[in-house]
Order: sequence, then structure tokens, then C-alpha cells
Amino acid sequence: MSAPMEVSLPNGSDLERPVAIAQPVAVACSTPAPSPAPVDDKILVSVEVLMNPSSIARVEEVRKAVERMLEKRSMSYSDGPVPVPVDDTFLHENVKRIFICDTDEWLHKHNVLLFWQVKPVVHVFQLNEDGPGEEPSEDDTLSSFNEWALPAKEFDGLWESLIYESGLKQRLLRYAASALLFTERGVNTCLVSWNRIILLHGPPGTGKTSLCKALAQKLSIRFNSRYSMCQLIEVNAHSLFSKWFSESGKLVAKLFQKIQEMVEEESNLVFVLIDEVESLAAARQAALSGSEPSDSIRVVNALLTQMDKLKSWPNVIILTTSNITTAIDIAFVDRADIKAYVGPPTLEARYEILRSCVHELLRVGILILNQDEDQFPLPSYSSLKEKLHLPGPMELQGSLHLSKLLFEAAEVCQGLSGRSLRKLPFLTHAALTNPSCCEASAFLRTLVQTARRELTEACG
Ligand SMILES: Nc1ncnc2c1ncn2[C@@H]1O[C@H](COP(=O)(O)OP(=O)(O)OP(=O)(O)O)[C@@H](O)[C@H]1O
Repeated sequence: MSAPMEVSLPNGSDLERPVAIAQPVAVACSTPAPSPAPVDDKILVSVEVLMNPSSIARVEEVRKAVERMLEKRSMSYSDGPVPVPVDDTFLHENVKRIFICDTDEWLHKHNVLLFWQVKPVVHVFQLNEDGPGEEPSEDDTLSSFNEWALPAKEFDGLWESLIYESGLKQRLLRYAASALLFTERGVNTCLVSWNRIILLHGPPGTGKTSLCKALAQKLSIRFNSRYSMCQLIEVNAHSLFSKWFSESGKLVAKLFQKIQEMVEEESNLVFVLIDEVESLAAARQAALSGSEPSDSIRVVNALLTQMDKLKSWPNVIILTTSNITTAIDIAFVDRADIKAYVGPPTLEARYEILRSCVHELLRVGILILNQDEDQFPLPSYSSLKEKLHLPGPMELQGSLHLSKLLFEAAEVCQGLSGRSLRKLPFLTHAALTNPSCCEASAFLRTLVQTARRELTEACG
């Protein structure tokens, strides 16, 4: 089992009440609504609508068309795609994907979410395809920061691909959304205090950096009616301080001048991501102990002061990650409201990560199914557990053999990070004797062996 994720925040129950802004699904009620509820009591469910890259339709029109389409359908709600109706020419021409989000927490508790219980909150967006803007360092080796206009094509699907125990992603999303709402409403900070600083810490490869980027992407979609522009600046703290400090000084100045320009425009929402934030503390320590040139202390302090100042801007969210799980000696991180431990994947997460990998290899035809294997898609972890406990006929149990193999692989992979798990199918494929035509069951058996080998190598 992985270490539990803890968010060092007061229980979020107050934040779970449905509110009038575009929030992820509200999980206010402890029992399902017994009958059609009045509008105000409905569960707000986010529906993300991705427009075609070439579409020039007005967002408002697309939103209304999707709302009309959803009203006509008597469907139950669960996370996943909703087919774009072929008979609706307008939607067909302009919409690439409609996706229902964040119902899993509700469904975990209540099993079903019916259309009359739901008020869909439709977010229409288009992806930015420009790619990252880089600020190269003087010696052109490592860039000191990258910049993306959000929502960016690179991060499409990233949120969904990250698998944690139930609730982690939703809690992060809710806290960030609440912080933005408090700012938006002008809550007096003398009376209620909060920060827009998030620290994710935990072992390497557990998806912290990806989660920060995915969170920024999600928020840029959910808040696009308030903020017309969203940017993510990824500061490479390590590269800032692994060079001569005189250069670092210039880089820091340049970086913050850029960020300052962005935040001054109040319709901009700016995310500043600082990876390996502990390297700032280490740099300061080195400067103080005299092992770095004398002007270095000024550079480190300048950066920390600038970060501190940034906090006061209402339209900035600072996202930080660290592989160090003990306290980090940096003032602005100290004041982070959200300090979430991101641990190695649980058995369920491992199964789901590997399941998504196998699905992908089946989708592209690298893996094939046997004739008697009608298991595409493979069952989710929860439905597999249910099926295995059912006293069903032997054939049914037999038809589950693929998912049982997958389950076994997930068990063997205890101790591997999410990053290693996502690499495992590739390593497995490379280890196959006949990689050109691979049956899923043979692949999964090799996957178990490859996982064992990886674990042995990792343990040295
Ligand atoms: N829980 C997870 N679910 C799905 N994929 C995961 C998970 N954890 C890690 N990954 C995969 O590993 C990749 C690398 O993760 P990432 O670099 O964000 O981790 P990190 O914790 O920031 O690592 P580091 O501390 O070494 O920088 C992710 O892009 C993702 O593909």
C-alpha cells in the first residue's frame, strides 16, 4: 500500500457545497436526491467541450447548443465522453469532444447520478497549439523557464491520465477553485486568510509536476469565462542555480519582469510552477555558508522576495513541487495552504495505470486479443473486484483471465513509481521474442517478469 495522501488543510466539507460558480461536481448531499430536485439543489457537473481547432463559432453559441443537447438526453451522468450528435450540424462542425468530468466522487458514494439530479456546467474551450515558449539560458544548455498559453495541446488528457486514490485530484481542484473564488469576491484578507500557493511533495516519479500542469490546465478551462488568458510559467529552479550567480541575477530579473507584465493585466490568470523547490533552499544555504560567490545570496534572496511579492497578486497561483517530504526552509512555501503528499500508486492506481497502457496498445494494434477474449475494454478495478466475488459460472470467471493477469501484474509492481509503471509496457514489448504479433495474455505474463526485473534492479 502506498502512503496515504494528506492535504494539510482543514476538512474541505464547507467547500463541497454547490455554489453558483463553475465548480467541479459538488458533493454536498450524503444521500442521493430521492426525487427530482429543485434547480438550486441540483448537483453541478462540469461538462468540458473542446472545440475543433479550425472552428470560429462563438463560445457562447456552442455552450447553448451543448446545453440544449444535454437537456434532450435522458441519460445518467458518469465521467467520460458524450458522443457529439451526428444529426446536429452545428455541433458536429464545431465540436471535437464533449466530456463529463468529476462525477466519480459522487458515484463512489451513491452509485448513480441521473439527469434530473444534475445541472450541467458547460465549459467551452479551444486548445492552444503554439507549444512552449522557451527562455534559453546564456549558454543555451538548459532553459531557465518555459511558458505555455493555456489550455495547451500538450496537456490535453494529462489530468485524466493521472491516477490517484479517490479524491486527491478533486480536493486540489476544489481548493484552488475556492482560492480563486475568494479572491474574485474580494474577501477581506484581514478577516479570512488564504493563499494561492500549492506544494506537492513526495517521492520522485509520482506525478507531482504533471499534476501541477494538469491542475493549471483544468483551472484555465473552468475559469475561462473570468480570465480570458491563462499562462503557465515553469521555472527551472535547478537551472537557475546551477550556473554562475551573476547570470542567475539577470535571469531572475528577466523572469520576474515577464511575470509582472502578465499579472498586471487582471484578465490574465498566471500559474507559476517551481519544480524542486528545495533547490532554492539549498542554494541559499550554500550562499550563506560561503561556498558560493558573495553576490549569490542577493540573487537567491531576490528570487524569494519576488516570489513573496507575487503572492499578493490576486490572479497568480504558485505551484511548487518537492521530492523532500520533511519541512522545506523557504518562507513562501511555509505559508502554502495546500501541502499535499503525493505517494507511490496504490494497488488500485497501479491496476488502472497498467490498464490504460494495455488499452492504448490494443487501440493501436500492438497487442491483439485471442478469439475467446472478449474483454475489451478490460474491467475497471472496482468492477473486477465485484466480478471476482460473484459466485458466477466458471466460464465467466474464465473470461476474466486477462484482467486477473493484469491484477497480478499490478500486485507485483508494488514499489514502482507511476513513472516506472508507464515505462513498463515499453520495456516489456522490447523484451518479447515475437514483438510483431503479440497476444495480450502473453504480453501480460512478460510484463510481470519485466516488473520483477525492474524491482530487483531498483533495489540494487
Ligand atoms: N499516479 C500516476 N498516475 C498516472 N501516471 C503517473 C502517475 N505518477 C506518475 N505518472 C507518470 O509519470 C510521469 C512523470 O511524472 P512527473 O515527472 O510529473 O513526476 P514527479 O513526481 O514530478 O517526478 P520528479 O519528482 O522526479 O520530478 C507522468 O507524466 C506520468 O506519465
